[in-house]
Amino acid sequence: MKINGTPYRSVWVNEKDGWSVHIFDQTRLPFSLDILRLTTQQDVAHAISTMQVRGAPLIGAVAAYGLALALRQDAGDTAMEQNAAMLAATRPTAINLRWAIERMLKALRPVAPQDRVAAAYAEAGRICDEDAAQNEAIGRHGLELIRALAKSRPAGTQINLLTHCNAGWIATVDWGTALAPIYMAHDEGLNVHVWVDETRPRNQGAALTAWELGSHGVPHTVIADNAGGHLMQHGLVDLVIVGTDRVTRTGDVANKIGTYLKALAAQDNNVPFWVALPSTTIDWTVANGVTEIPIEERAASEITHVAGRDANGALTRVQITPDRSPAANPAFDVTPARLVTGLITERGCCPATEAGLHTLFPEQ
Ligand SMILES: CSC[C@H]1O[C@H](OP(=O)(O)O)[C@H](O)[C@@H]1O
Repeated sequence: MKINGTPYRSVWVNEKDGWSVHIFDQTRLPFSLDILRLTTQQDVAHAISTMQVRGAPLIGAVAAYGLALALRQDAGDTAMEQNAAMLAATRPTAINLRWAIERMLKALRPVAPQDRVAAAYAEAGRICDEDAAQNEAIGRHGLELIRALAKSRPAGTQINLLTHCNAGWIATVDWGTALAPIYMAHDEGLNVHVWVDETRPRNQGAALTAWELGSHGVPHTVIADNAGGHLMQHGLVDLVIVGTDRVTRTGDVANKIGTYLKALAAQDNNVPFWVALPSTTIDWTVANGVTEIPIEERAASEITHVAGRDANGALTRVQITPDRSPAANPAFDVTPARLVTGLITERGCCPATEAGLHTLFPEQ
């Protein structure tokens, strides 16, 4: 997507040296657009675990380059397996991370060590190109849902969407998943407006989704996470579209904490609740998301403190809880398939069911 007219992806190989990897430091957005240069697998692991880079498809793509960086140091079998395991362990919930590492290993194990670095950069590049193309396709399929809503209303009526967390282009290699249909609807002139859940505790919605939509000129309003149900009760939400970090073969959806509550409110108010995902986010080995998907527990400090810009323009963190109050920080929850209207994938839309997924992915 474009930033001030310049096209960017969320990860790219440094064009000057041909091997280091560039990402945006998402912990400094929306107030500062900082490009980080990653030169080792440790840099990549740190960027993923501290969420300088985040978003299910993107952490997979960046981890793929992390393995390429590791191979520059040691392309032997033992080191490759150890570094792959280290990168895969940086975050537990998004299946894309494990998928990308397993895909890289499958491609690299048959390759002679002396040829592995070049092969790794090529495979990581393919992962990135495929993600961008899949997300653009998700955009086209999700656009049909928004077009259908627009046709069901008087011409020009505002279509109000709600999204949770950030599943935009900065959470993927390009285009995004939940936001891709919204960008396309806006670009073709549909009157869309987005309610943006702030998404405590790290505020990916307030900081990243609002930044993305504002940069693209998409009308939006940031709201407290707890406001969505009220807006739905008053008919102010026509459609919910969220991203996901892992979907089971039965359609259960792991996503940022708070998604489940939004899905409950949507069902109670008959608001369509759609989940956008590339097939790299489907975990075909898991049936019951609530009992089988590992939920990342992050630091209590993400609850007790909040990041932002102070009156002097400096980025800072302030404490918002008493010194001695404990905090718990599950970073994801699982929305059962029964609460999901449907899934938007690169191959089209389907019900959130095993049969629905198999109509689109019969090879699985
Ligand atoms: C397009 S996947 C985005 C997905 O990933 C986010 O998690 P995090 O910010 O912790 O990486 C969130 O669950 C989004 O829906």
